[in-house]
Order: sequence, then structure tokens, then C-alpha cells
Amino acid sequence: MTSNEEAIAARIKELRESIAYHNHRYYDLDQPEITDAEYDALVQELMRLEEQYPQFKSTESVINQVGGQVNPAMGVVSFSPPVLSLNNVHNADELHEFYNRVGQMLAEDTPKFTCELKIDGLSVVIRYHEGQLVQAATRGDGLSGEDVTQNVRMIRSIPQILHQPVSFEIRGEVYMPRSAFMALNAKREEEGQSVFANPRNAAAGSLRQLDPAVTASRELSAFFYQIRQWTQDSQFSSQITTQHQALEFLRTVGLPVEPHFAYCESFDEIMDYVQKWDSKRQTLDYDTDGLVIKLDDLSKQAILGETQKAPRWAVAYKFPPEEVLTEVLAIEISVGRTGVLTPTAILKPVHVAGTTVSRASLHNEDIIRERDVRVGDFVFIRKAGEIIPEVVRVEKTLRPPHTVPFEFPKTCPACGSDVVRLPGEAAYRCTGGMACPAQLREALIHFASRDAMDIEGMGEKTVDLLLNAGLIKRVDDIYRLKEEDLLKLPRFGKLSAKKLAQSIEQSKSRSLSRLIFALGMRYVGQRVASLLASHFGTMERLEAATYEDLLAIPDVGERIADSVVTFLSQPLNKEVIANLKSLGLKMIDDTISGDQDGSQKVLSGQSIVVTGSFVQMPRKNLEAWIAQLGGKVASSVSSRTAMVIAGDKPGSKLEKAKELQVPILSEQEFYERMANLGIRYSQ
Ligand SMILES: NC(=O)c1ccc[n+]([C@@H]2O[C@H](COP(=O)([O-])OP(=O)(O)OC[C@H]3O[C@@H](n4cnc5c(N)ncnc54)[C@H](O)[C@@H]3O)[C@@H](O)[C@H]2O)c1
Ligand SMILES: [Zn+2]
Repeated sequence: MTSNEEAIAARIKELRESIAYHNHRYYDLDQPEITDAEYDALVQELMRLEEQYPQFKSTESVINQVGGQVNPAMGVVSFSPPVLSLNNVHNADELHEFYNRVGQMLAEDTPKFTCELKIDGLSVVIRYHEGQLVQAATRGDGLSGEDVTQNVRMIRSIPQILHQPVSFEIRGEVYMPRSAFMALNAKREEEGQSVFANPRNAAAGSLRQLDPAVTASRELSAFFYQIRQWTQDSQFSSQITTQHQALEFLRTVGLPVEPHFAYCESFDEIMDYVQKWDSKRQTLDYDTDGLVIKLDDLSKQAILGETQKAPRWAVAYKFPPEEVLTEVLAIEISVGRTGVLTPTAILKPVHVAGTTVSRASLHNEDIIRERDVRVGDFVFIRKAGEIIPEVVRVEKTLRPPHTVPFEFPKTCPACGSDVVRLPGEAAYRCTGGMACPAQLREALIHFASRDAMDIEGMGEKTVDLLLNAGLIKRVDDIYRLKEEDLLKLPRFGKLSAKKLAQSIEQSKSRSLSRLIFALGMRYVGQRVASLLASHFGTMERLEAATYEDLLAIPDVGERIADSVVTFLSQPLNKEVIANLKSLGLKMIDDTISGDQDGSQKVLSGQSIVVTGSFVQMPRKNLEAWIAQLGGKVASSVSSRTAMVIAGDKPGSKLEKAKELQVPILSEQEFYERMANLGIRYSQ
């Protein structure tokens, strides 16, 4: 080999590996790392090199393969004949070449075509038997796909039973409407989950699920465009001789068919269709990445046949992706209603895919870092999934001097509280909770809800009225509301104002456990709230608790401990709690101030080991008292032991406790701790 040939061979190898890697990201994981245009450029370069240097050509080459791997856990469906892909053209010249080639092969001057929109979703093959849906599969690698029958049954627009008892195997595209995609991503962003790159990936990720319930929870639709084969002869099969008849037939039997297909009798008509849809497709609620031009006559299709990868009788005309260059004027951080911080690039306005764009999502810190987007940079903007503008990449050659890497803020732009990034999440969150104006509405609704402070009459609607009237700026303002204020609210009469004022007043005596839950600390649900209330007994002690104190409680892990300590150390949160206290809310656990039955279960749920001999009371009395306070007396020390009470001559249990870092209290310390909670021994 010459050195030039060696370099070519190396480049071909590199391209094949890179394409195989991106195929895997795209088809198997539904998580592409590069845009389709970037991917297509790799494929084109490889095809060109293989053309030019046929000595390096291989039938095994990635460009002859269809799709990705099949996940065997989903069940495998095999196809005969194989389910193929399409060859692409990118401009009018290439399309004309295709048109001429078909004409030549058929020895015909004006072959007729059906033009369709190319839906950007994922390909499915569905079998109907006598009108009943019996099986559905993804395209997979073209020879076999994943069995998604149960998942497809969850898609409302795909009928289980057709209007006619036909038996056939058809092909279509499952997609996620743009509106559903935007709503899904907005929700995922709010929840701190990763977002889907585009509707195609969202559709694929939603359909390729082991649990059909996940598919059911996502809004998916489908369009069908091909009768692959008839599996039983019927009067219909012989009547359908063209592609446009096939589409009409699919529609007649009740299947969804994309309505904008056109029968074209000349190349000019095809070009009219191309021009019309180049921009008009942006008005649809589904993504289209091109058009498909198909020889209309089915018997002529059979004459042309197919190659290993694609039919010779059809071609995909791909629209150029619109990417435009613009300047980043600022990076803005907004706070969502659950406290998630979302970065947005503020752009010098540009025209992309039919609209003017002046903002683009940067999703989260990792993405900003990975793409190294800076204020002052020139960036390429693209409509991801053709709809949400996204910063694709930075044009580094145009970077002005003195730009600095973007620093994610350490505090919330809405309230100034610290922000945290929780393990496993992509998003930062404000820890200001009920003190953060961005989160106030949610915080109020949660605070007043039935399981929290149970303020009757203060549901979502009332919360909105109160906020609109400017009566509440912070959670503690609830307890400053007067009946006269409430009377001013729209639709509030004397009676309803009085009732709401009463239920607010009544809520002051809710248990400490409810109050802790009502504060809305992350990871502190009802169960953990009640655990904290009974363990600490008072709000004051909870506020004073360290991370280690919290971790020492059985069932409290690092996540909870961290969340509680961070929340309670925010000055604004402290202020709200102090105000709630002075406004008369109960800050002591019920069980300590004494329930009706007099029981004071401050130790409930705790496993306690008693060792050694005791001075102030016999050991068995101490043990009985612990049990009476709800504790469980255990005989050996483990990592789940809440504390060890050590008397004289404690023995090996003490060593074990030290080793496991279990808190050790002397007899005296234990009595003092109880006394602090207002509990004295009485038998
Ligand atoms: N970004 C990446 O990393 C990456 C990786 C691999 C592939 N890709 C992209 O995937 C595409 C290649 O995938 P492909 O092999 O599925 O081919 P394709 O998407 O280019 O075309 C074939 C597909 O079009 C679909 N289709 C939609 N409407 C149709 C209609 N009316 N008639 C017929 N078919 C219709 C069918 O599902 C068929 O499988 C390229 O656009 C490529 O850029 C991207
Ligand atoms: Zn905040």
C-alpha cells in the first residue's frame, strides 16, 4: 500500500467505527450525540471513499446495514421479506437523477409517483388477522425487530379492530406530536430528569419499553404508509395496484394515514410538491425530515426490486436542516415552580425554520460545560426536533477575546437561597422552598393540603386568588390574613371568609409531624416527617440537629439528612419558621405534650441497647421505660442501633458501639435528654 492508500484505509476504518458508534447511540439507546446532518456527513464521506477506492469496499460495511440491535428482553419478531431503509437525495439534481434512472430501468418516459411526507418517528410493522391486531414490532435491524404488541395496543390512534376483516402486514411510523413532546420535556426538565433530544427519540424511548404502562403514559400516534404483504387472499388485494390506492385503502379500513400525499404525473409536479412542503411542513404538529417519492405502480415496483438496504423504486428527499449562526448576548437562569434552575441563552434574534428565535434552551450545567457556551460566543442554533431552538455548537473561530467559561450561580436568582445539585440529577434546585417567590404557589398549595396543615377551603383556586390580590408573599403570611382581607377576594362572601379564617386558625394546632411535612423539604414525606417529629420532639431540636444526628436515626439516609440540614440552614427558611412559631403554630410533638392516653412515644421506632449496671433505677425498670416510650430494647449492637445506654462495667457491647459509631449515652445523659423533652420517669 502506498502511504496515501494507508491514510485512506485508516480514514475509512475511523469513519466505520464512528458511524457504528453513532448508530448504537441513535437506534439502540435512543440518545444521539450528534445531529442527523453531522451523521449524514460522516456517511456521505464514507460512501464517497468506498466509491473512489473500491479495494476497501466491504459488504459488511455499516452503510449497508439497517437500523440497530434488537433487545431480546422485549421478544423478537422476524421479518420476511426484510424491512428496509431508504436511499437519500439532498437536492433537485439528485432527485432528477433518481427520476431518470427509474424511467430508464422501466423504459418509460414519464413514470408516475406518489409523494408522501416522511414522518420522523420510528418504523413499526403491524400484523392484522381478519381485521384484528395480532402483532406489532419495531424495525430493529430489518431482519428482526422487537415485539412491541402490548405497547402498541396502548396507542389510541392505532385500531385494535379494522372496519374490514383484512389479513395483512403493514408498515407505518409511530411518532410523538410536537406539542406532546414539548409538554413531556417541560415536565422532565421540571423534575430534574434528562430531556429527549427530539420527538423521534422521545417516541422511540416511549415505545421501546418493557412496561407498556410507560408507553400508555406518553402521548404517541402513528401513520401507516405501506401494505407489505397480504397474508390471506381477499377481494381487496387484487383491487389495489398502486401506492396511492394502498394509502386510500389503509384509510378506509380505519388506519391513520398522513393526509398530504399526492399523486404526481411528471417531474415538475414532484418538484412542486417538494417546494410546497419545504416550508409548509413547519405548520404540522409532527416532525418530518423529508419527503418520500415512490413509484406508484406496485407491479413496476416489483420489477425494480431492492438492494440489500433499500428499494430501487423509492427515494427519500431530505430537507436540509436549518442551522443558523447568531450571538449569545446573555445566559439567563430561570427558576421553575418546583425550584429547578434552567439556563437559557439570550440570542441576537435570527430567523430559523420559519420563526424568529431570540432564546434557546441550554438545558443544564453539563450541557453548557460540554459545549462550552459563553456569553459573547457565536453559536449555531437549530430547532431540535424542528421545534425547540437549541444551541448546537459554538463556532470557536469567532470567539472574541476575554470571554470566560460560564459559572452556574451558587444562589437562587429569585430568592438568594443556596442552590444544590442532588446526586443523580442534572438540575440545580433552589433550597429556599417556601421562601422562594418562584416556588410560592406550589409551596402554599402543599402547605395547606389535606395531609399537611389541612386548611379547608385553601385549595389551588383560593391560593391563586390570594396571590393575585397580593395578600400573601410568603408562607407565614397565611396566619396574618384577617377576615376583612378575605372579604375583598372575588367570589368571597361573609360566610366563606369566616370559614376560611376559622380553618386557618384551627390549623395552628396541627401536629409537629404535619408541620414538618408541610414545610415541603425534599425527600421528607409524611413518613419521614413523623419520624423526625417523634425523634426530635420539638422544631427547635430539629433545627439544631446536625447531619450526623439525622443520619443516626434508623431509616434516615444521606439524601434525607442532607436535604433537611440544607433546608433548615437557609436564613429565609429559618425566618419563616420563627414567624410561624410567633404566630402561634405548634412546634412540639403531640406525644410529648401528652396525648389523651398519656403515652409519650418519643423513642418510637428506635432500637436501643442497654448495657452494664445502673444507679438510679434497676436495669429492668429502665428497659421497661424505654419500651413504654415506644423504643425497642435490643440485645446486640448493629449499625441500625439508635443509641447505647451504658451503665457501669458495660462490656463488649460498648466496644462494638464505638466501632460502628453508634451514639453512646451515660445513664445520666439519657435522663437529661428525656427531661429536655419534658419527660420524667414515673412508674
Ligand atoms: N444523529 C445520529 O447519531 C444518527 C445515527 C444514526 C442514524 N441517524 C439518522 O437516521 C436516519 C437514517 O435512519 P433510517 O435508516 O431509518 O432511514 P431514514 O430515516 O433516512 O429513512 C427510512 C425511514 O423513513 C421512514 N418513513 C417515514 N415516513 C415514511 C413514508 N411515508 N414512507 C416510507 N418510509 C417512511 C421509515 O420508517 C423508514 O425506515 C438518517 O436521517 C440519519 O441522519 C442519525
Ligand atoms: Zn429560590
